[in-house]
Amino acid sequence: MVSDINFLLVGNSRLHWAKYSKNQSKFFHTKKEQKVPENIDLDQLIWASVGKLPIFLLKEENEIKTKDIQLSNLPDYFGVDRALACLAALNTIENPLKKDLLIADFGTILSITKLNSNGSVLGGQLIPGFLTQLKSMEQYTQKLKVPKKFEIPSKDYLIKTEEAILKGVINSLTGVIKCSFNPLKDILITCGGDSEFLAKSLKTQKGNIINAPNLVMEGMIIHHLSVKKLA
Ligand SMILES: Nc1ncnc2c1ncn2[C@@H]1O[C@H](COP(=O)(O)OP(=O)(O)OP(=O)(O)O)[C@@H](O)[C@H]1O
Ligand SMILES: CC(C)(CO)[C@@H](O)C(=O)NCCC(=O)O
Repeated sequence: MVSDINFLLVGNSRLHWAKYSKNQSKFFHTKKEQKVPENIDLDQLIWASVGKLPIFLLKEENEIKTKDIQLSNLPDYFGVDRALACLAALNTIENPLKKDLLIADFGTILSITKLNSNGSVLGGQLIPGFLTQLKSMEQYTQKLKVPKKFEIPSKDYLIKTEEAILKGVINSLTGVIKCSFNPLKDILITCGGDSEFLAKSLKTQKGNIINAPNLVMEGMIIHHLSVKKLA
């Protein structure tokens, strides 16, 4: 039996951790500069990365790479986070009508990845994420600043600059989902750092939406356990 395994996904902005023990998983997140959390044995840590590696040393032999993930039509250059999210969705989402799975990972980048019910990757779209959009508006203009509070205005047209920025960015993220998601053909699964925050705005859209904030980490666990079983 496999027990007490720790997992790390190095994201673009943050570190995402999972502690797996006795069929139960706990998830938490830390900043890149933070030191290794307590009770994590780096020699045993299973990890994957899409971002700049942290300062502590990760063992090469414990890395999960995109090419290790058994899905058809998955290019090696796809981010391992996208591959793991696909694997988790395929293995955990009930799909009796054999719909396509549309995964929206609201992270530093909003990655949209679609796969069919046989696990064949169909492709996707990549969009700057919530904070990335806000920061770039500040960086490339004289007068726009990242808002201090993230309260989403209910009105469509806003007078205050901060509110207009927030509404525009939220609409760009929910709008791209609206363009891609056909509830008759797809199951939409949302994950990533902003998925819970955006869930309210997405709920007004028709169709069943499943929020699984830690989908990528679930994929790491599923992959690791299946490899162990085969060994
Ligand atoms: N405590 C937090 N610190 C930083 N970002 C947070 C926090 N909580 C939620 N977020 C949101 O998470 C988003 C980034 O998502 P996430 O942390 O999943 O990114 P990442 O995994 O580093 O990025 P990617 O998945 O694109 O590699 C930001 O847009 C931010 O609004
Ligand atoms: C798209 C991101 C940044 C999302 O985290 C990551 O999956 C990545 O760096 N991907 C590589 C390119 C690709 O997936 O096509």
